[in-house]
Amino acid sequence: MGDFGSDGSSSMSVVMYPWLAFGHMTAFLHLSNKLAEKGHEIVFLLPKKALDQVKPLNLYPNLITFHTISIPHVKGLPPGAETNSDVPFFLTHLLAVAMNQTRPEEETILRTNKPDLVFYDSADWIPEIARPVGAKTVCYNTVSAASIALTLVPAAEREIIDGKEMSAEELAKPPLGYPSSKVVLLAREAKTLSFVWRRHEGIGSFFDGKVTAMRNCDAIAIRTCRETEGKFCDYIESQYNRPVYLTGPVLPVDEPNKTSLEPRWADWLAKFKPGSVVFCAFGSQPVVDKIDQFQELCLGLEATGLPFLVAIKPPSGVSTVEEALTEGFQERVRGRGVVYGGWVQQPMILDHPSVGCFVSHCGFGSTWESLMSDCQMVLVPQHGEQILNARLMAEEMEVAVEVEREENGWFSRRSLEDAVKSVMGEGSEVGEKVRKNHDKWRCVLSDSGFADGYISKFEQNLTDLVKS
Ligand SMILES: O=c1ccn([C@@H]2O[C@H](COP(=O)(O)OP(=O)(O)O[C@H]3OC[C@@H](O)[C@H](O)[C@H]3O)[C@@H](O)[C@H]2O)c(=O)[nH]1
Ligand SMILES: [O-]c1cc(O)cc2[o+]c(-c3ccc(O)cc3)c(O[C@@H]3O[C@H](CO)[C@@H](O)[C@H](O)[C@H]3O)cc12
Repeated sequence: MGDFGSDGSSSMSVVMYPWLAFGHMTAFLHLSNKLAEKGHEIVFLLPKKALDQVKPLNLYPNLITFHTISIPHVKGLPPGAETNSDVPFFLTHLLAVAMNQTRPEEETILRTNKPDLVFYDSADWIPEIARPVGAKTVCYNTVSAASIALTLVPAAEREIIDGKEMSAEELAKPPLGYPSSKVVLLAREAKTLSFVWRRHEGIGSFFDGKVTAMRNCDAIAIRTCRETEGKFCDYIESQYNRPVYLTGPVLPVDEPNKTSLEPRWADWLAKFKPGSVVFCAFGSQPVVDKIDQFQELCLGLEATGLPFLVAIKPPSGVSTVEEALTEGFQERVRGRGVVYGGWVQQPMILDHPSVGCFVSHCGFGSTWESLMSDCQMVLVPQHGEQILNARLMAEEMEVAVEVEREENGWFSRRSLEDAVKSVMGEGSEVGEKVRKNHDKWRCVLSDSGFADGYISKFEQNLTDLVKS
């Protein structure tokens, strides 16, 4: 068991193995930084391909060591696929199969390192291999407590008859005792949840995996805070009868010697008035897969008349974002609008004085980053979990505006234009309301001591767990 307690040192040794998606790896690494700041040692497991992108986020290279894992090829996956970004959504279960095949390598790592704690979210077999080496396990959830409470608790179990798809109404039904009437899905939105209970050969369903992961761990951890999601956390605790530890937002702090924003974006943004640019980003995975919706998004931003920067993966069927743009678009917006298919430094862009509005897909990482920023927020969630994050921000906290959708679930360029104008337009009542509420929340969340208080309590929880 590391040197925890044995020589009076309170340093813990931790192994982290997050789900193979950048949103998850990034969130696990931010938490690793917080634990390393307190002197704990972390071995961080990740696929080779992710290393270059994740490495710069390591603020404690002396305490956080990366260990690359070979992700085997599984029939049906694109050649060389190692992360969720390489895999279309409907093949995600095959990436989970590939991750399961890394179990022997993990076993060797745990036997060699003998950690005090192992953090994981997806690899539900971690408790089975951690227990024999005396390690305690923490199932760390980087998504909202609301999205777990709605679908991934024992009470949300559904009976699937002969593999028949459930109706949208059935999918939308919250489990007994679910604590909110606002953070819910409409029937048509709940269709995106059908993957949760769908069974796949060899690995069962996403629901089975998550419930096993949370049932078998020693403690459940969630990247959230009581102030925003207390009632959902209490519900999860009562469902699993496991302690639920909260880490708070876990965002990277500004380091005095941090790298600066790439000059291409810093120079471009500097051309515009303070608070005038609309920044739009949709996370690390290709989420807008329909080319028409991709085009509506770009055309809607054009129609606002405001300067804009979009960082987004290309939709299905094309390999670059440029190919997906409508004819004449680039010429019309030249000088005030950019659509970029690569990786940008999102937190730094949100921090830039010229940026005044963030159009987001509501990934939970982006949700925290936008709450901490002083940008107005427009929400364009793409699937179940992101829609719930959007409801939390728009309906419960009233800090953002969600784009309106038609009956078929699609948004139009007009509805996006309206949503952006409603938060950016001078004298807009809605804009004033969300700005005021957002300011209040930002004050609470960014108060010195708020995030640190969560991390200190979390560290104490871990210490007690390891000693127990
Ligand atoms: O170009 C980019 C894109 C993204 N990012 C960063 O990457 C992270 C993306 O994480 P998000 O959680 O917002 O979104 P992702 O879509 O990547 O995550 C995934 O896991 C978390 C879930 O809540 C999301 O629904 C799921 O899609 C953010 O920290 C963001 O700042 C960049 O720095 N640059
Ligand atoms: O779409 C989702 C709807 C919902 O109600 C809950 C979740 O939960 C999670 C989740 C992820 C990690 C955890 O530790 C707990 C819960 C979801 O994860 C996303 O699933 C996608 C499909 O497998 C995957 O592509 C993405 O990387 C995950 O973030 C989704 C929902």
